[in-house]
Amino acid sequence: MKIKDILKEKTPHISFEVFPPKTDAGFASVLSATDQIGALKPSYMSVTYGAGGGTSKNTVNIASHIKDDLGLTSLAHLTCVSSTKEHVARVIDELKKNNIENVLALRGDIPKESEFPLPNHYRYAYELVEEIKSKGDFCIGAACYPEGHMEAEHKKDDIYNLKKKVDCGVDFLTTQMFFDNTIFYNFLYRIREIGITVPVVPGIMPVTKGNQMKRISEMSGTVLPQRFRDVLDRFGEDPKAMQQAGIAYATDQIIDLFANGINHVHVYSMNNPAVATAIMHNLSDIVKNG
Ligand SMILES: NC(=O)C1=CN([C@@H]2O[C@H](COP(=O)(O)OP(=O)(O)OC[C@H]3O[C@@H](n4cnc5c(N)ncnc54)[C@H](O)[C@@H]3O)[C@@H](O)[C@H]2O)C=CC1
Ligand SMILES: Nc1nc(=O)c2c([nH]1)NC[C@@H]1CN(c3ccc(C(=O)N[C@@H](CCC(=O)O)C(=O)O)cc3)CN21
Repeated sequence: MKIKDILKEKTPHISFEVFPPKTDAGFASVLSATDQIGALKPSYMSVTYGAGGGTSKNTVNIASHIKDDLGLTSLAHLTCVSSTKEHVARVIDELKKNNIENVLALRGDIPKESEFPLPNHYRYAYELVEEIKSKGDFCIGAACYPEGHMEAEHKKDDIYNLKKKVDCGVDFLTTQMFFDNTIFYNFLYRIREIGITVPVVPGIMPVTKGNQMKRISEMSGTVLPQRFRDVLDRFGEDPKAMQQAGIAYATDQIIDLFANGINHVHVYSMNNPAVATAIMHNLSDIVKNG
C-alpha cells in the first residue's frame, strides 16, 4: 500500500524504523528484530540505508521481507551522498523489481572522511526525488527539520529549500527527531504558511541509553529541553531506569501529538523490539493500527 494513502486515516497510527546490519553476518539478528517489531502490526515499517552504499542490498532485502513475508507496508530509505548516479539508478531498479512502492529520498549524512559533493553524485535530495519520480510510480517521502537543518545558515533558507524539494514530487514528509513538541507545531505552522501541503509525519526517538545522546545531538543538532536533561541526569547511569524513563518520555510526546490532532507518528525504534513493544503497550487503547 502507498504510504500517502495510509496517511489519510483519521485515527492514531504508529510506524517503526529498523536499520540493516553493517555486515552480512548481522543479517539474522536484524531479521529477528524486524519480525518482532512487525508482530506489533505497525502501519508501516521503514528500513534505513547505510552510508557508502554497502548495505543497499540489505535495505532492499529487509524491505521486501517486511512486505512479502510479514504482509506489512514497507518504506525503503535511499540516500545519494555516497553513491554514483549509476548506483542509485540500479537501486531504484531493484526496488521496482521487488515491487517496493514507498521510498524515502534522502541526501544522507556526509561521511567525515569524504569530499562533498563528489563528481557524478547527486548533491541535494531534490535531485534524487526527480530521479525516482522519473523511474516509476513510487510514493516518495523526504526528510524535514523542525529545528532547521544543521548545515542551513538560516531557517528561512531551509524551509525555502524544503518547498523546492516537495515541489519536485514529494508525497509526504517525515521529521528529524525532536524532544519538544512546540517546536514541531511551530514548524508545521510555518511550512503550511508557505504552501507546503503534503502530510508531515513527526519522528519520535525514544532515548533509552544515557550514552546515546552525544551521537543523537551530533546527528540532529537538536536542543534538549530541561525536562529531558533532568531525566538524563537522574537516570542516565542506570540502564533499566533510563529505558523506562525514555519510553515514558516518548509515550508522553506521542500522546500530546495525537491529542493535538496528529494522526500518524513514526518511532525511531532502531532494531529494539523491547522499546517498540513497550510503546505499543502504553498506547494500546489509543492506537488503531491494523
Ligand atoms: N530524517 C531522517 O529520517 C533521516 C535524515 N537523514 C539526514 O539526511 C540529511 C540530509 O538529507 P536530506 O534532508 O535528504 O537533504 P536535503 O538535500 O534536503 O538538504 C540538505 C541540506 O542542503 C540544503 N539544501 C537543500 N536543497 C537545496 C538547494 N536546492 N539549494 C541550496 N541548499 C539546499 C538544505 O537546506 C539542507 O541544509 C542528513 O544530514 C541527515 O540529517 C539521514 C537519514 C534519515
Ligand atoms: N542525521 C541523521 N542521520 C540519520 O541516519 C538519521 C537521522 N538523522 N534522523 C532520523 C533517523 C534516526 N536514525 C538513527 C540512527 C542511529 C541511531 C543510534 O543511536 N545509533 C547507535 C547504534 C545503535 C545500535 O547499533 O544499536 C550508534 O551509536 O550509532 C539513532 C537514530 C537514523 N536517522
